[in-house]
Amino acid sequence: MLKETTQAVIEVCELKKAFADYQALKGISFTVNAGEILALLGPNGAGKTTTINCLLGFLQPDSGTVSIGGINVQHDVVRARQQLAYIPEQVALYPRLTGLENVSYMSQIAGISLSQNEYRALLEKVQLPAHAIDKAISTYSKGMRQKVGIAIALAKQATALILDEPTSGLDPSASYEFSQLLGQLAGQGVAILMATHDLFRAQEDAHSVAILNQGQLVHRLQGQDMQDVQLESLYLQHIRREALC
Ligand SMILES: Nc1ncnc2c1ncn2[C@@H]1O[C@H](COP(=O)(O)OP(=O)(O)OP(=O)(O)O)[C@@H](O)[C@H]1O
Repeated sequence: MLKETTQAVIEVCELKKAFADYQALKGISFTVNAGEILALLGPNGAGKTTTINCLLGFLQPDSGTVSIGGINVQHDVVRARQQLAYIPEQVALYPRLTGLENVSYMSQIAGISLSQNEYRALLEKVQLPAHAIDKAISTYSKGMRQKVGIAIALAKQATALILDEPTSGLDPSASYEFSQLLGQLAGQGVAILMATHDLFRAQEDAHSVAILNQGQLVHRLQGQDMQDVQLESLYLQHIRREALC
């Protein structure tokens, strides 16, 4: 269940972005509230990663605004990023360092200073197998690296979490475990934006859905409507309709 709150943490307003003469985003708007998991869906090239890159401050919008926790990313990218954790499809970690050393080092870079025991407790909380905590990341599976990414987000006490294709390449049980962790984070009030092609996990885990196609937000679904919908047929209906236009 989505926590009863309407506090927008991630805000995208009339966002436009072009690459040369190709309009990748044509003025999209949506918000993600505290405690909400929003699944950003859309076919290849729809503009999901471009949206995320604008939110992370890696790309400058041509017009419109993006903000995290009320901070306009273009105006103050450092403060905006302090509130944010990002888990890309391949979590970038130091392969020779252990899981524990990675969480500790990445947190320190973000200005967080916890004890080794506290970092260890975070890795235990995300259910990284105990035998792996002190092993090099190069020996980890993708699901284990994802868990380290979540532990870093917990250490940062991020209010917003952005994920790009988090479950791609995970086996069904790793995918389920990961979605449980996302549910726990949302339960603690974190606003979660997840770009994904995984319609099954979106249907199971998300409180709301935004479907992007060719740089436009073609459908937004939230609240009770989420429970009543068959997401795959809704998705296909929208994508096919756009293809025919
Ligand atoms: N740096 C770039 N230069 C030129 N075109 C780009 C650039 N980045 C993205 N694009 C184009 O913008 C459009 C949107 O790309 P984007 O990566 O945001 O899509 P996506 O929805 O994330 O797709 P996928 O599901 O394949 O990851 C695509 O047509 C892509 O080719």
